[in-house]
Amino acid sequence: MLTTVRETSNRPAPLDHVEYTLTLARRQRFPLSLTTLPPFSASQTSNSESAAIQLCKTLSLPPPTTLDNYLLTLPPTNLLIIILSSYGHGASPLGGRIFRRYLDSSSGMNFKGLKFCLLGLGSRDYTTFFNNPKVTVERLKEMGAELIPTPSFDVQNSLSPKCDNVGVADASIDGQDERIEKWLNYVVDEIVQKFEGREEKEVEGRGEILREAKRIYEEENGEEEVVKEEMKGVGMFGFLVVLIAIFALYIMKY
Ligand SMILES: Cc1cc2nc3c(=O)[nH]c(=O)nc-3n(C[C@H](O)[C@H](O)[C@H](O)COP(=O)(O)O)c2cc1C
Repeated sequence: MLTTVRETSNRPAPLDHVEYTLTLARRQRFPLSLTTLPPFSASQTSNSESAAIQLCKTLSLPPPTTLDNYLLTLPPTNLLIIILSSYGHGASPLGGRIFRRYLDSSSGMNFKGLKFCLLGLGSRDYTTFFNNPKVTVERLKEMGAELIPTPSFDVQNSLSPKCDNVGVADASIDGQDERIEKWLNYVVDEIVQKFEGREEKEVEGRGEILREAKRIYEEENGEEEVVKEEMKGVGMFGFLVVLIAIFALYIMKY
C-alpha cells in the first residue's frame, strides 16, 4: 500500500476496492454500537485514507470523509479521530487544505469543547517531516481543543520540535503499515470504548467556523473557476492567432 504513489480524490474509495489487510480487520465484529463519528482524513496518495477506511470497517462505522468536510459541516462529536499526512513542503494533502487554511488564518477559542486524537503520516526524507500533523495539533490546541493522548509508535524519538502524544507513521523507515496498525489497534482498544455513549458536543465557535470555512471554500473554488476561465481565454486567443496566420498566408500566396 505505502509504495503506491497515486493521486487520490477527495472522496473515499469504495470499500470493496480497498486493499488493506491489517490484522485489525479480523476484529470487524466490534461489540459496541458506536456513536463515535467516522475518522476524518486528508491524504494525497491514499495511505491515510486507507487507514481511516480500515478503522471504519473495524468499528462498523460509515465510510470516512475528509477533514475539509468535517470543517464545512461540523457535526457534534464526542471524539474526533484525525488521520492525515504532510505533502509538498509540509503542506496539507488533498481533503485537508481548507482545514489547514482555516487553522493558519484564524484565532480565538473556536474549537473549545472538541476532543481529538491524531495519527500523522510523513517521511523523514523531507526536511518538513511531520509539519502538517504538527501544525494541526498545535493550532487545534491553541484554539481550545483537547488532545486525547496516544502512544506515537514512532521508531525514532527524534521529532523536532517535539509533537507528543500523537501517532507518528514515518514512510521512510520500513514498517509504516505496522505502525499504523498499532495506532489503530490502540485507538480501538483504549480510546473509542471510553468515548462510547458520551454526550456529543458542538464546538463553541461553530457558527464562526462554518462562515469562515464556507468563505475559504468559495475562494478556493472561485480561484479554480478563474483559472479555468483564463485558460479558456488563452485557448481562444491562440486559436484566433492561428486562424489569422493561415488567412495572412493565403492572402500572400494569391
Ligand atoms: C511529493 C511528496 C511530498 C511529500 N512531502 C512531505 C513533507 O513535506 N513532509 C513529510 O513529512 N512527508 C512528506 N511526504 C511523505 C508522505 O507524507 C508519506 O509518503 C505519507 O505516507 C503519505 O500519506 P498519504 O498517502 O496519506 O498522503 C511527501 C511525499 C511525496 C510523494
